[in-house]
Amino acid sequence: MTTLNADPAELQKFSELAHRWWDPASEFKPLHEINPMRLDWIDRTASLAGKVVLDVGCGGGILSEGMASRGAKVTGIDLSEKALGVARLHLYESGLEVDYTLISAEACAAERPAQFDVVTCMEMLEHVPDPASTIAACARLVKPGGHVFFSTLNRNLKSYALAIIGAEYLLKLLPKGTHDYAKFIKPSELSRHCRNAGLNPTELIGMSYNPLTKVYSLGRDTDVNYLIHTTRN
Ligand SMILES: C[S@@+](CC[C@H](N)C(=O)[O-])C[C@H]1O[C@@H](n2cnc3c(N)ncnc32)[C@H](O)[C@@H]1O
Repeated sequence: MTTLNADPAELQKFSELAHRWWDPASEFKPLHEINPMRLDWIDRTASLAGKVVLDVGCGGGILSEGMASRGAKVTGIDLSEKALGVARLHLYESGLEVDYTLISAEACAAERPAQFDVVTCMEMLEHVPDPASTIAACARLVKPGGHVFFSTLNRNLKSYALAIIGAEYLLKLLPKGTHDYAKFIKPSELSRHCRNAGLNPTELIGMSYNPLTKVYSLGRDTDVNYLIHTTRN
């Protein structure tokens, strides 16, 4: 029997907050604020209209719904039943269609290998015990030539200072304990896991927050938050 690549404490954390997922002033404010930007980037890169897309670690469905609104046929998977419940309920409000399923990336890859044109796995790798296993599952899920996108947090003094001390303690953008520094992943490590899984990293892009203007932007600074686009061999 294989063990589930999940940390129950992490899932519990997201489940407890799940009812506030769609409140743009809640703990999920940063996800609401970065969503239009990351959605545009994914759409520009992978042309979402008509694509079959899997959103791994979809939570309450902020990105899943965004991709569905661009014309993609989206499946969202997560291991928090509560987050998926909120995601399903929100479809009544948005009128969009997304198939939400409680399953791990690894189990989904065993059931539906090479079935997706695009796989997204955003802000999730830093919450799992074995990110390489999640990355390998994403690689199995995507069709040859398809696109896989990841976003996560870099690991260095600056990311510790900004993502934990700054965001959780000083600016209070996120609840204390949201992130565990030891689970942050350097772009070089993420790229290596991707290549080992048969994914070619093609673009690495940074995402920064300006505390004065309170605006997020994409750019060259990958020191804290970053996104990576890969294609399947
Ligand atoms: C910060 S939220 C990101 C949600 C969404 N990807 C986004 O960017 O809008 C992290 C999500 O990962 C999920 N998660 C954590 N560990 C997981 C695992 N092992 N398998 C699937 N989902 C997991 C949590 O339940 C939560 O919904």
